[in-house]
This record gives sequence, C-alpha cells and structure tokens, in this order.
Amino acid sequence: MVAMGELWATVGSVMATVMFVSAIFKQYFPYHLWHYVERYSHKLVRFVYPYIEVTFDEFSGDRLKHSEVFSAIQTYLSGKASLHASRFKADVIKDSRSVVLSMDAKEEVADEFKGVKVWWVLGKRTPKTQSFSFYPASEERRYYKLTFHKRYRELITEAYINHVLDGGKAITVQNRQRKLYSNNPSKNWYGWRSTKWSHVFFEHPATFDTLAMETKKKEEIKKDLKKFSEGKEYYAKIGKAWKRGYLLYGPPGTGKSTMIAAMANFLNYDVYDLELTTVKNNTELRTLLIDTSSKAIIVIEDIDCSLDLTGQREKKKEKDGDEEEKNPIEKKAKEEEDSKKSKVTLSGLLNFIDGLWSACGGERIIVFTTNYADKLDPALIRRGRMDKHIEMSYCCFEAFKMLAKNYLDIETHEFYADIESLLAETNMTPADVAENLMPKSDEDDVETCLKNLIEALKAAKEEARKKAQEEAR
Ligand SMILES: Nc1ncnc2c1ncn2[C@@H]1O[C@H](COP(=O)(O)OP(=O)(O)OP(=O)(O)O)[C@@H](O)[C@H]1O
Ligand SMILES: [Mg+2]
Repeated sequence: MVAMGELWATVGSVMATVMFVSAIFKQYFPYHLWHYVERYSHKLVRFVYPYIEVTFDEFSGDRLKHSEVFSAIQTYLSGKASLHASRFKADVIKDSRSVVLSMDAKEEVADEFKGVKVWWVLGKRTPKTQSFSFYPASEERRYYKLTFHKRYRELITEAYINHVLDGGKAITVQNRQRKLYSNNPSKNWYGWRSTKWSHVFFEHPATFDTLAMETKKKEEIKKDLKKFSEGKEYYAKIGKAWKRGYLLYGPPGTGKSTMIAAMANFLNYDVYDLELTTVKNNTELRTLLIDTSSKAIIVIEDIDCSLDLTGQREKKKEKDGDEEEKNPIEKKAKEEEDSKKSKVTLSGLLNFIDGLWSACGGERIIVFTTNYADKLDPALIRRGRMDKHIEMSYCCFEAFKMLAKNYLDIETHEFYADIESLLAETNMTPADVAENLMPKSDEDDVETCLKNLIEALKAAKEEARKKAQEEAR
C-alpha cells in the first residue's frame, strides 16, 4: 500500500517536472500553438496519472492563524499513524500523563473509507521569499496532501473529508484537558486591566458515582444534563439560547460544590468560577460572560452572600448617608471603600443570565449555589432563569450506602439497621458521614469506622434533643 503511494508520488513528481519544463518552453512558443500543447499535455497527465491530490495547509489565510482543518486532520491521522507509520513525532497531552503519536514529515499513511483507499503525506515547504522574520522556524509551512483516485472524487471530497474532520474534532474533545477558570480582580497592581480569566487544569475527581444522593434523583439530573448537551437542534427549534440554569441549595456540606465537579466531569465541560464581589460593575460582568467558551459551566457559589441582591442596597445607602454627613473625614474613607465594592446589580445579573448577550457561544450551564434558597430574590431564581432547582439534603440511608461502598468497599453490614434508624431520626450532612467513615489510622477496620459513625450519630441526636428542649423552655 505504501509502495503504491510512493510509486504514484514519483509519477506525480515526474509530471510536475514535465509541467515545469514546459512552462519554460512556453516563452519561446507562439501563443496559438502553445494553447494546443498545453491542452494535450494536461490530458496526457490526467490519463497517465489518474489520481487527484488535495493539500491542506497548516496556516490559513493570514499565516497567523492555525488552520482548524489541519489540526483536525493531524488528530485524526494520529490514530492511523500509530498503526502504519514507522517514524513518529510524540506530543504530550493531559498533564504529561499520555502521549499522542503523530506522523513525521514525509511519512505516508494509508486510510480506507467505504472500501476506497486514500493516502496521506505530511509535507513541508519553505517559501522562497527573502522577507525578514523574527520567527525563522515559523517560515517552514507544513501541509497534508491527500491522494485518491479520480473515480471517487465526490465520495472523498464530500463524505470522507467530513468524516476525517468530525473524527479529528471528536478525538480533540476527548483528549481535551479541561480548565477551571476564575475571574481576576478588575485591575492588577500596575493599575492596568489584567486578563479577565485565569485558569488552572480542572482535576476534581468527583463523579456521579462517588456522589452520595438518592439514585432516582441522581439519575434524573444525569438525564437532564445529557438531554441538554445533546439538545442543540431542540433549542434552535424552540428559539431558545442553548443554556440551562441550575440552583443547588442546601446546608453546608451536603455536596453542592461536589455536584458541580461531578457535572463538569460528566459533561466534559470547563468550569468558570465567578467571584461576583470582585466584579466592578455590570459592564465588566458582561465582558466576562462574552469571554467564556462554549461547553462550560459558569458557577456563582453562595449567591446569597455574593452581593446584596435583595433590593436592600439603596435603602442602606440612604441610611449610611445620614451618618456620613456628620463626619466628613470618615465620609471620604467610606467613599473610597465603597468605590472598591462591586456595583453589580440584580438587573445586571439577570441580564447576565438571560439577556441578549447570554446567547453568545452557546452550550453553557449556569449554576448558583446557596445555603438559603428562600433568601434570594424570586426574579433571580424563577423557572426559565434557574430551570432546575435541586435540593441537596442531609444524608439519607441510600446516600450512606453509597458512601460506605466508596469509602469502605462494603455493600452491607450487621450495623446497617442501626445506622438506618439513626439517620432517619438525625440530620447529618454527607460531609460529616464521610468524615466518620474515613479510617483515622492503619488499625481502623470497617467495624471501627461504622462504630465511629454510630457514636457520632447518637451524639448528634442527643444534641438535637437538648436544643429542642431548651427552645421549648
Ligand atoms: N453528597 C455527597 N457525596 C459525596 N461526598 C460528599 C457529599 N456531600 C459532601 N461530600 C463530601 O464533603 C465535602 C464537602 O462537600 P461540598 O464542598 O460539596 O459541600 P457544599 O454543599 O458545597 O458546602 P458549602 O455550602 O459549605 O459550600 C466534600 O469534599 C465531599 O468529599
Ligand atoms: Mg460549596
């Protein structure tokens, strides 16, 4: 197969030389005669060399932009190259833990599509311009050359090339190292605007398998997320921006942040952790939104604490104003402090969630978390903005069984009946249950851990009883 490709490549080069030589002769031929020579020489080339060649350059148009098509082909061929080629170039991905092999220059890789054979070669050319460049290495331009029989022109130029591009993009998404972004304060200490988001690699290990909650609820959320991520056409059909809002509410330690990590891992999305208090105003909030990518979860944690979004801001200001008039020095200091505070308003935030700009980019999930859902302005969490409200509750027996399976590798135990009845009578968060299930030393076995949990549950029950008694008095 390789030899075949090489043979035709040689024939191709001979033909190219013939064309080149004839181009030189062109100057010495009368025009009307040359016209015939050219026509017949092309016919001859097509007859002898029945193959079509298509090249895909590494840089598109302005040379500064990497061609997405070239990258997709490169990724697609990396799998094929590992099977056929003998010289590779290795690239490290996924935080140095895996290596992708791609074909080296001049190496040929054959592929087959619907029974039709095609050949790919990675080539390099150096432009013969004398222009000065700061980046000498970038002068070298790489390209992929695809060769196939002209009989299959339609199949290859349409179906096969689409197949390669889709395949390449799918592999890129799979290998993508996801990122966790956080918004930077609006100015850095030089006084000029710094970049809007900074990121680290997202490596939270939480998944829906490790998340303890009732199976029915968990499956419902997974189904909802899957439907959303596959709903591009549906959202377009109903004329809605492709985004979905989730409100996660519940006491501290019930797994709200863990759930966000599980969602991101489930969907393979990036996470943008938005700290609202450092956003200066509504305009900056919008700029941040525009700068988020698609396939992302935008998170605003503890929304009730982030800003005064309950409409109380104006009243407070008026009250403060009375005091400040009496004390001009303090007034200046207060003004300075106020200027540093976020001026994001409720309407700015609502606009962020479902204003016209919110549709830019698409495929985005917005998650709010709060410990007190009833403290929030109803406008902020009405359906349509926050489409799904999920209560993260205290640990139930079903959630406990999941934690025990994950932490202790057990499905059942003679203590389970006691634990079930204690959990039904006591409120304990999954975070506390998990903490008790963790062995504290090498000597701690399953039984010790479960006993620790039972003791903690009994203590919590006793405490709750005393508290209720005191309140009744
Ligand atoms: N439902 C759960 N399933 C598995 N682990 C959990 C769960 N809830 C809590 N945990 C464990 O408890 C720790 C704290 O949970 P997490 O940070 O998700 O709580 P939270 O609801 O976000 O709390 P807060 O309101 O204080 O932000 C996590 O590291 C996780 O290990
Ligand atoms: Mg949290």
